[in-house]
Amino acid sequence: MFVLVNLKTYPCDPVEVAAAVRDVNDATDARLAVAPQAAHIERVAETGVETWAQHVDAIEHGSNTGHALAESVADAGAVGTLINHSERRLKLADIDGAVRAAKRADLETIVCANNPAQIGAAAALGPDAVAVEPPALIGTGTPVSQADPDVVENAVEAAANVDSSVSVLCGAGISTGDDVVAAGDLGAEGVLLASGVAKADDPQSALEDLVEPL
Ligand SMILES: O=C(CO)COP(=O)(O)O
Repeated sequence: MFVLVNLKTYPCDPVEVAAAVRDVNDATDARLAVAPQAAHIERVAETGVETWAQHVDAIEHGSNTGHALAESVADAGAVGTLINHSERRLKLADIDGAVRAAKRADLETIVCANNPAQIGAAAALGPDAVAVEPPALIGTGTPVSQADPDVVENAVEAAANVDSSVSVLCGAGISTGDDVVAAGDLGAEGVLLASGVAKADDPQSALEDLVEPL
């Protein structure tokens, strides 16, 4: 399973969490990575952890004030990027452009979507993976894999109907190893999670618990 820890803009120490993700990754068969804010990518990547961006824009070098250029994110040390997270929604044309920009910079891509219908559309854009995250469950501690298993199964089916090479992840409310196992049982190849680690008093022990059954 792939476990991607999204730090959002939580007030955690990104380097401390990154070091914990790195250490737990080294002690498990699961693949762990972290997605810090853009301003923290370089410091996080220096820990040696697999580092992802939370967003890139559908732009090239040029006059794009305030945008996130895929090449700059990659230069800072990211190896992949989320696109269209529920908290950073894009228009369809911009999702398409962001996937192309990320590919141009050799970044792995996960396009997020709210529901299985959107997952099908996202898979058609040719990302490496898609992630279904029902917004109503994000940050609640109620895991999508247990509260709404149909949404995960239907997302897996929707992506497979469009392009069977696109992996499916799920996220929202995931905080325990049982939640991750349940996601895998529903056909997800990984999970996105945030508050369960970024808001934990002890992120390292939260991560250890999370990967323990994997
Ligand atoms: O949005 C998420 C990951 O990208 C999920 O957030 P929570 O794990 O806090 O529900």
